[in-house]
Amino acid sequence: MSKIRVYEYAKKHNVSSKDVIDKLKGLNIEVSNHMATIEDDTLIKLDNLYKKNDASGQSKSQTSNHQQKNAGNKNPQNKPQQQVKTLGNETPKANTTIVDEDDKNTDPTKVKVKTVPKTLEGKKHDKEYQSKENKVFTKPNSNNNNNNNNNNKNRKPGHQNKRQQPVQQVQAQPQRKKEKELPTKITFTESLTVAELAKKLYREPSEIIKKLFLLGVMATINQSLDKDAIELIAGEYGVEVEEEIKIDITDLENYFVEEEGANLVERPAVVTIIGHVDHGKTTLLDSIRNTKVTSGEAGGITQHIGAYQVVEKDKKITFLDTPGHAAFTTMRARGARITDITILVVAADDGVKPQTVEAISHAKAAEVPIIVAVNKMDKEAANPERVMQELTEHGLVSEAWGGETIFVPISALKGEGIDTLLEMILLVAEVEEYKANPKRNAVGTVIEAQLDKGRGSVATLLVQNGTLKIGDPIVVGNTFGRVRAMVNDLGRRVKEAGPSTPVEVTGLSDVPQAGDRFVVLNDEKTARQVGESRAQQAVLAQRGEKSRVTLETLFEQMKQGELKDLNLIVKADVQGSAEALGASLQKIEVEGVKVKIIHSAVGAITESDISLAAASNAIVIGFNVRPDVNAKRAAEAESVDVRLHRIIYKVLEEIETAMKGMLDPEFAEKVIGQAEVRQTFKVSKVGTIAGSYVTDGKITRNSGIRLIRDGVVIFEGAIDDLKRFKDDAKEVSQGYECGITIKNFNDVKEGDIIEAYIMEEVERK
Ligand SMILES: Nc1nc2c(ncn2[C@@H]2O[C@H](COP(=O)(O)OP(=O)(O)OP(=O)(O)O)[C@@H](O)[C@H]2O)c(=O)[nH]1
Repeated sequence: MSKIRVYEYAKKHNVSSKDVIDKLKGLNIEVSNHMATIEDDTLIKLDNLYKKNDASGQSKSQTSNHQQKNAGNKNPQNKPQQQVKTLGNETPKANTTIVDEDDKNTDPTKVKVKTVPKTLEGKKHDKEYQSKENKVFTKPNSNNNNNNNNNNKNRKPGHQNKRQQPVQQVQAQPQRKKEKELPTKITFTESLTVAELAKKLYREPSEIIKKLFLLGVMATINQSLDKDAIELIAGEYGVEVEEEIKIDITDLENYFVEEEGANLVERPAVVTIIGHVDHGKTTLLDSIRNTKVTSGEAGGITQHIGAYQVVEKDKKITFLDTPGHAAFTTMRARGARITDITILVVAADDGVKPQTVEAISHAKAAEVPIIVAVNKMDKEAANPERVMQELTEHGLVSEAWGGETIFVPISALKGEGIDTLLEMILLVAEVEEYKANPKRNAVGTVIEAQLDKGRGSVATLLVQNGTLKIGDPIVVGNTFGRVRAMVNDLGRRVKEAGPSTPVEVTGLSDVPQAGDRFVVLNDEKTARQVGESRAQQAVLAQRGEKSRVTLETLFEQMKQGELKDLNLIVKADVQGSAEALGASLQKIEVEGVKVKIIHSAVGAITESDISLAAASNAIVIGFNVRPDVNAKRAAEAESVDVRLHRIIYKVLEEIETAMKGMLDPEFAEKVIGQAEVRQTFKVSKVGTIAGSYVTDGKITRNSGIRLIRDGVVIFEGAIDDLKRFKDDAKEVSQGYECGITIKNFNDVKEGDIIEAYIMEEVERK
């Protein structure tokens, strides 16, 4: 009667389904896929094949198992049918029948056929169902053994203990026929609910719940399953699982992926100059630029765009023209890693100063290699030895002294030592092998940006990977646009900018901030979408930072001197009440705070009232009017406090009380119901489930509970899980049964009383 399927067989023998299919082919038996069933005579042939292959003898025991199964199925006493009968309140339907066989039940007498009613209504049925479930769970091993002993003398002893093994399914042909074939593969992102997984597997959710239950996991239809659980269940069906990682397209970080491969080519090093005030950072930057840029690129008019490139020995080096480690650190704080090498300038006549030390710490934190430029060597007081000595204390030991830090003596003013410094930069670059892929869409960082009267938003971008082209749809920080024009550091218009190149671009819809990331996207529509959504997120985040005034926080803010005016928006049903209310509110006198009505009008509370309130940190008072749907939603999103009243003096009282700081809500306990524990079930991972009967009132999911035994409160806490059969229940009323698990408490006993209560806010007198 029951046939084993290819994948089940494969699983039993710990081989792949493909292997089994191949073997079957070898026996001249064509099967379509892993779901195909294996005929009895074929099974014996297969068993023989695997017996030969399997020296461990495991296959042997499997063989005998199959044989038992077949024998059992011929047995007129066979249990499955009996059990269908005992559960037979309903006629078994194909889609409501679960046929289970755990590993023990390679013995046919252990095969369970159970009908799970679609709607679990009716108390009588309930009990039966619950107790059956319980039986499955606590089915003792010994029982199992007895049956085994009857049928199976050569069964391996270790076999019975394979309880942890996934439960196998035996297919009861008549019931299974209607089921859709299993998919070969399912995909998911993050997680799936039981219902979603069931749908993907073309199976009933109850079947999935059942499987989880047998694996020791209590789940409801809407419960989310994590990757492990999904894989476990899919594995049960022999279905492959693939997790799809969802990428948030608005997170620009996701575009900054490091790549490997043939497209990577060498790119110029990006260098930042740091050091103490007046040690010569600007002079050095100018010196490098003047000696290298103008000489190399005749005719170019240097443009200060925040960064520039020089050529040394046919290789480019990019310098960030923003001296001072503050800029460097700001960028880093904004998550931008743009510097490859840092030049620490130390004046030879002045030595290590506080800002030198600070600069070292920043460079080290950024894990950027440091080259020390010992400047002002032309000065008489220059003492490079001292600089070297002092830097040793900060972990920068010169190569001359056996360390690893490159020291270059220079005079930025006289342009001496600049070539050596540049050579050293190239040397470090060579060792570090900075690479990028010029063939991809450009990504990078904003070096600086401003609003230009004639050109609009102007931003200097450092391309860090890819090539930026005119016309590229681009998202920059929280703004977006299309690259209209690009100008390089020599003031020349360019059409393209490759890796490590700084360019000034126009065409953005707004001015980004230094340190913002930019990414080029494939089309303008997406760029707009990402840009706008980022702008919106930024606005929300910014608003979130400023906490809103609510009546509860009012006093706190007043105490901290944060609030001088209490801004109110008054909406009322008629002009008269709006005016009267406004006038009365303004008369409230509380020290240190003044009521200010910023808007007063007739009509329902609208979305624009809420945005006004949000922008001016106001509380909205509705007098005989209510917020419309959009306003409600907006108020929630913006956390705007909306107070609705029908009596003027109540409004005044509330505002005054709040202003006086007495608006702590008062709560009182209210008992809402009682349940009697009639049966307890211990479930691993879940704890003890108290099978209870609600004797009075109701038990709600979020109520507090007291466990009373012989009139004594044993435990006080909260409900962890409230279930009506297998489903989560919000509340269960008098006269109904339910399963209750208590948070952090498992010592529930039959006869215990569970008292449920809620905390109710009470009106102040
Ligand atoms: N003699 C001599 N003076 C130099 C040298 N380098 C810079 N100076 C002078 O030192 C002073 C400060 O130089 P800057 O380049 O402005 O120093 P900085 O580190 O950029 O200073 P801040 O921008 O204030 O942080 C200026 O008067 C320079 O002319 C040098 O190599 N030799």
